[in-house]
Amino acid sequence: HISPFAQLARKLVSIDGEPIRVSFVTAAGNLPRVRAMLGPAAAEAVAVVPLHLPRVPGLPEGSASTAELTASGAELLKVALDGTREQVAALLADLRPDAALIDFATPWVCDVAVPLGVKVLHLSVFSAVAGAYLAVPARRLPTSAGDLMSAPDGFPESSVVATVPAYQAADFTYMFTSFDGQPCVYDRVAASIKPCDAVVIKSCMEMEGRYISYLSAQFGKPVLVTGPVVPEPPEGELERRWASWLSSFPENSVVFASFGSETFLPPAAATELLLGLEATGRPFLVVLNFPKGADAEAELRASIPPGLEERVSGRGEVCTGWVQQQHILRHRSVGCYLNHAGFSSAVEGLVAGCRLVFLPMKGDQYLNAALLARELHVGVEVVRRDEDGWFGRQDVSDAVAVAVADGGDGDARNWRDFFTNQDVQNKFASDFVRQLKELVRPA
Ligand SMILES: C[C@@H]1O[C@H](OP(=O)(O)OP(=O)(O)OC[C@H]2O[C@@H](n3ccc(=O)[nH]c3=O)[C@H](O)[C@@H]2O)[C@H](O)[C@H](O)[C@H]1O
Repeated sequence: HISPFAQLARKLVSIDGEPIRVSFVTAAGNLPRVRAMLGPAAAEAVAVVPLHLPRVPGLPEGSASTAELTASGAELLKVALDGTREQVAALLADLRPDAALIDFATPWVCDVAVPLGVKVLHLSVFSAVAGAYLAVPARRLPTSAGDLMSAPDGFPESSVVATVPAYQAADFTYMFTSFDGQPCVYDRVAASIKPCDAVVIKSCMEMEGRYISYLSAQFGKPVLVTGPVVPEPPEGELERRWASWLSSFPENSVVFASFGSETFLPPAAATELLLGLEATGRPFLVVLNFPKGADAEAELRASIPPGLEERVSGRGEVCTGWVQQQHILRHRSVGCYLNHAGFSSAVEGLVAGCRLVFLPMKGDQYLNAALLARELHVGVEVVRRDEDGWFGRQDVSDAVAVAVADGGDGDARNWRDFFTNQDVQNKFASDFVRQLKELVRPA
């Protein structure tokens, strides 16, 4: 969640006109990561303020982000954040900002900000369609997997996600599950939005207009849009290993597959993916990652089907760890990007000119994939079995074949032009700032 906040901070400090002062408040251990995401120019302009998390039994000392924690550790991190309330109150009293933009895990910021006259906005890190399906008041509790198969009351008619298959609904139950008596994610989101003055979404009416309007009606408050986050061209160069490997293939021939920062394929799914890519006959580069604490190299070996490496030697590579995703996507040999439908990854692939194939693995990714493939027509979903989400190698190779076929880019070209149009992006930024100013200092 750091990345969308850092992207918005960058946008706010780089806008022409009356300067906006931004303080980025986060757990102390995140400071290097936040500064890196802000980039050199914005890191100068934005004050990055550390919060000192209290000790919570079971939470490793120095923990700051879910990226380095197990699933239960991530729950404890929320408890630790709750313990920073006094620090946040003191900070707000000192800084007296016009507005505080908050994430879902700290709904109590409203309690301390409102008495100080500080407007509070909930910045959603999710797409509007995901928020609309899962997080609105009409999604009445208690919620079972069966309830979650259909959209909440009043949901935009004829939406492609009016219903979802059972395996997706089963995954959504996480949002409604309380761990150790702590509020569940839905409760925290609802508690965070309810007292806020507005919701902020990093999307736009052109892409998600009806979901944005539904969110606004459901919460009874304005939804401000920042515009979709479009990546800036990456700095530096692609490392030699991948640059020279990719350069050995014809233009647009390679399929690149990766699944963002926190999405892991179970071994059986990884096996089908790899066999499916083998069956495409194309060169491919796959990045597989594994949960914290796992022996990544051992897990990687276990995911690769016997004999595959010999059969695809020279044209198929499987690796683990962090890669220069944007550089790879922009390499002339890479023509197809199979991904988890994380919004940033999908937009990066689209802007780089890749055909997109979606293999979402959890939560919002399912809804993003449906929106991108079936409403915006910018990619193809891998066909899955409704009950358990199983997919086979043939489903993977079929999806790639459809995506790379002549005419398989659907409306991608139009959306790419829209995303990369600087005038459009500038207007999103200036409209957002204008609305923010109107909210904090009404005429
Ligand atoms: C709200 C959360 O967003 C998440 O996004 P996640 O980080 O997985 O993926 P992206 O939005 O694609 O973002 C990932 C970002 O990391 C970059 N990157 C990633 C891996 C790598 O090896 N190298 C890179 O440069 C990539 O270029 C992109 O900018 C998920 O949807 C999740 O379900 C949702 O809760």
